[in-house]
Amino acid sequence: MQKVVLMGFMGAGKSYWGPKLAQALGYSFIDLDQYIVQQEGRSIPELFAQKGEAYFRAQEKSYLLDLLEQKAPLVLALGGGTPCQAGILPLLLEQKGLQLIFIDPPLAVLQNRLAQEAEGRPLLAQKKGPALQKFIAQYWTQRRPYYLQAPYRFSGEQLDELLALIPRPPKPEQ
Ligand SMILES: Nc1ncnc2c1ncn2[C@@H]1O[C@H](COP(=O)(O)OP(=O)(O)O)[C@@H](O)[C@H]1O
Ligand SMILES: O=C(O)C1=C[C@@H](OP(=O)(O)O)[C@@H](O)[C@H](O)C1
Ligand SMILES: [Mg+2]
Repeated sequence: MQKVVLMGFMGAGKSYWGPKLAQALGYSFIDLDQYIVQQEGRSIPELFAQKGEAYFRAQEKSYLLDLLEQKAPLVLALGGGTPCQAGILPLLLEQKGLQLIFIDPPLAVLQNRLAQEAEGRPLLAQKKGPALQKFIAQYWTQRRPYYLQAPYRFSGEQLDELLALIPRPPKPEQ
């Protein structure tokens, strides 16, 4: 397996688990959002505010395609909306040597986390309280059919559970 790609809703833990998984596997780690920020020289909220969501989505797709060309072993954390863009899921599902994992904590966990962290996420930034919770629940329901297409699902609880999803060659006998 040369690439492990993590997807799931905002707050699912893609950026949280990615580095831990990469370290355990001895792979490099790239967070697609951080990569976009580095390449574009602006934060995600700045990109949305100054260039618009359509620009962000175009760049997100283009940088993802570049990263999928890399040959070295890689753990890649997507943004929550990445696999919901036209044409991206089929690419991820078809690429040889790529393990696609859906991180799927309960909705209530996502709502709690995102209530604390709506600020850095432009889709949520202006919303608060019950309106925020309702928006998250609606968006989550809309996006779930995309995420459920991943061949593997991780509850988001234990590194061992995540590691068990990654096929690895057996250790040579001593
Ligand atoms: N299993 C977990 N245990 C504790 N905190 C977590 C866990 N998964 C994610 N978090 C925390 O939840 C927040 C959202 O996680 P993050 O990785 O940024 O989500 P994503 O990248 O999927 O949007 C972060 O503060 C992160 O540290
Ligand atoms: O769900 C989305 O559309 C987005 C999720 C964010 O990433 P996280 O899922 O890491 O928060 C980031 O890409 C951007 O704010 C848009
Ligand atoms: Mg993230």
